[in-house]
Parts: sequence; structure tokens; C-alpha cells
Amino acid sequence: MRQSGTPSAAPAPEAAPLVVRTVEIDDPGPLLALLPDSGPNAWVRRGEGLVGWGVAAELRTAGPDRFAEARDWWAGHAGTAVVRDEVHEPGTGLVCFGSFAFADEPGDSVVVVPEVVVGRRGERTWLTTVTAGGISTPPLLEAAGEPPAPVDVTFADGAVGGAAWEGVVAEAVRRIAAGELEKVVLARDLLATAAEDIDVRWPLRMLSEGYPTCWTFHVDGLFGATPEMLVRRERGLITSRVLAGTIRRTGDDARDLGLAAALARSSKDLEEHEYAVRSVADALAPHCTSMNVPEAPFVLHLPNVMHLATDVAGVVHDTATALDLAAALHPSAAVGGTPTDRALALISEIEGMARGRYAGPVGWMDATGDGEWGIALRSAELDGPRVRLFAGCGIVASSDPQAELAEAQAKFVPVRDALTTDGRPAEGRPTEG
Ligand SMILES: C=C(O[C@H]1C=CC=C(C(=O)O)[C@@H]1O)C(=O)O
Repeated sequence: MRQSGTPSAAPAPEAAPLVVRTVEIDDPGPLLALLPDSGPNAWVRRGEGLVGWGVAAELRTAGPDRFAEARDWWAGHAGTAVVRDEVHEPGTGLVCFGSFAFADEPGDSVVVVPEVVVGRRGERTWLTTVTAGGISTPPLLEAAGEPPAPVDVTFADGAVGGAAWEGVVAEAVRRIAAGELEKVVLARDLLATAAEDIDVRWPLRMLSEGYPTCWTFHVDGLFGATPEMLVRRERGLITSRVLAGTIRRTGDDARDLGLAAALARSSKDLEEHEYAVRSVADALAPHCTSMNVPEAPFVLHLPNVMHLATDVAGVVHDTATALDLAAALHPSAAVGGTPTDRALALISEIEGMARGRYAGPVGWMDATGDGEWGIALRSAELDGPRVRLFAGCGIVASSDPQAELAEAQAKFVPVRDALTTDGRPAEGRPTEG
């Protein structure tokens, strides 16, 4: 179980500088297969990404200054680290993984620098070792044993049952109709309990196989496969994949094509999407010289649902790191609402649960400020044999509570399947297209 720590803005002055070495290595096989059972971190998509384990440095923080504290802490380490990097790619040299609370209160955030990181990008694979002073011996990289499957998992409603949650959605629709706000994203949780402690490497492997176009992640108990990239910063270029507007898939390809066309024309979903795109474009604009915001969304096909999606791109003109940009973007209207302050107030008034790190930024960053921060969606918090699964939906004036509940159920499917089946999309369910 995670402990709330005392926030510290920078490494203690007496702390030994981190000593970091990155070397290119022969392909050691699938990244997730390398993870040991203790303290694994992961950020992978289509076989590329980063995995890490061990703790060379760690920050635990909370509250409205969580991003600023993480930024200062990271700048402190980046400024003092002794780095020998023979690869020079985004994600080489000093790297941290992080996961941030959705809300200013309550919720804990964590940033960790692993002792060992293995990364892959295209044809290149590298190994980074980090010690707090001294020289480390490079680990022997080999596939760890098969993780055990979760045993006898059962599910129960979380803080708010389905029928009551429909009532919460209906209340949000009333508030929107009364002119209090335009959009709010409401979420609910499910509780899964297994007969034994769950090894997170099992659902991670299942999620990455079943949802290859999503970013499969794990940081300190929070895991999932998110389709939404809050922000990626890479050598001055930033990109963001905005999702909002959803339709469930049926398992029948021809029918799904018709549904995709209907989604692309649905005024309710286009409205919901437009708020999310606008919130991202407005937050990135002050940091960019040029931005590309496509006029119309495309339809992203996932095995369980289809989303309206827009890829926003820009060229950064200032020194904002990936984390600074994530902090500026969070919470976008894909997880908060419009206007943001009223939506956040309504969420804490009527949602009836604490989101923790669900829907907060999750990802990694290097010492140059390049990195990827996704939104922790299709995610769950693991604590021994217990898992809290989360799913939410954007609510606008024309939302129907029953349909929103069905949409939330569909968004639980990735983690639910990863805990209960062999992780591959169930019979008849489509794969990603
Ligand atoms: C809040 C979630 O999804 C967001 C991202 C994509 C589509 C969404 C929607 O259509 O409501 C949500 O805004 C979630 O998956 O928990």
C-alpha cells in the first residue's frame, strides 16, 4: 500500500547525485517480460516504450502544488546527475515514471526514478542503470517467469451502484440544462477482489496484447491501457491525442462501421468532443509557435468502444517540459468538463467517490524535458488482492443516463477482461482496427 509522504520540492542538498549510464543492448525480447515481480514500472505500446524497476529516487506528494513540486524535484536531480548516455534518444539517460492525482484534494502523486530502465524505440534498445552515488553492476537481462493469473476474481459495485449513478448523471444533465455549466465528466468505480494477491504483470501483459494501440502502464499500483495521450514532447514537437465522444462496439464489423459513421455525425458526441479539443488547444497555445488543430475528428476503433479522436500538434517555443505541459493541460475537458472550475466543483459535489490517480497524468519524462504523459483511463488501482476499476463519461445537455451507464460498463471491459479471462478480447469482440 502506498504511503503519503511529506512533499519535498527538491532532492535534499546532502543527497548524493544520481549516477546514470545508458548503453545500447541487443534486443532482450518483449519489454514487459523483463519485469520482476517487485516494483515494476511500465509504459509500453506496440512493443516500444520503457520498463523499469528498483528505486534510485522517489517523490511522493499531494495537493495543488503537486506538479510544481515534481518539476522542482526533477530539475534538482537532472541538474546534479552524472550522466553517461551512449544512445541519446528521448527516454535515455536519466528517466522518471510518474502518476499524478486527478484532484488537488484528496489524492497522492508519485514520481520514481528506477534503478534499472530498459527502453526500445524502433530498432534501438537500451539499458539505463541509476545509482544514488557509486557505480552499479549492469543487471543480467532475461525474461522473468510467467506471472500467475489472478485467482477467483469477483466484482462488486464501488462507491455508487449503477442505478444511483444514473441518478447522478441525471442531476448533472439538470445542472447543465439550468445553465450552470456546459459539460462534466462523471466517473464510477468497481471493486474486484481475488482469492490471492494479484501480480500486476498479468493484467499488463493482457492489456498490451489486447489493446496494442493503447499505452499500457503501471506506476506504483496504478495500471491500465489508455487510448488518450495528454501530451508528448519530443525534441521541440508536441502532440496530444484528444478523445471524447464514444460508442460501444457490437462485435459485428459491418454494424460497427455504421455505428462509426453515426458517431462521426452525432451532434451530442461532436459537442462533447469539441469542448475537449478546445480545452487542449487553449492550454497548449501559449507554449507553441504553430499549432495544427484538425477541423473534424476521426473515429478511433478499440476492441470495446470507438471514440471521436483529434490529434493536436504544435512546436514549443518556450522551455516548458512535458510535465509542465501536462500540468497546464490537466484536467482537460475529456476528464473534467467545461468550464473547468464549475465542472470540478460539480464532480466533487455529486460524483460520490475519490478518483485518486484515475484520470490524472501518467507517464515518463527524461532530463531534457521530453516525455509522454497519458491520461490514466481504462485504469485501476491495485492493492494486494483488491483492485478498484474506474470508468467515466462526458455528460452534456442531451446525455441519457442509461446510455452513459452502458458506456461506462464498456469502458470497464479492458481491465475486467485482463483480470478474468486470458486477456484476449472475448469471443466475438472485435480487435483493434
Ligand atoms: C473518462 C473516460 O473517458 C474519456 C475519454 C474518452 C471518451 C470519453 C467519453 O466519450 O465520455 C471520456 O471523455 C474514461 O474512459 O474513464
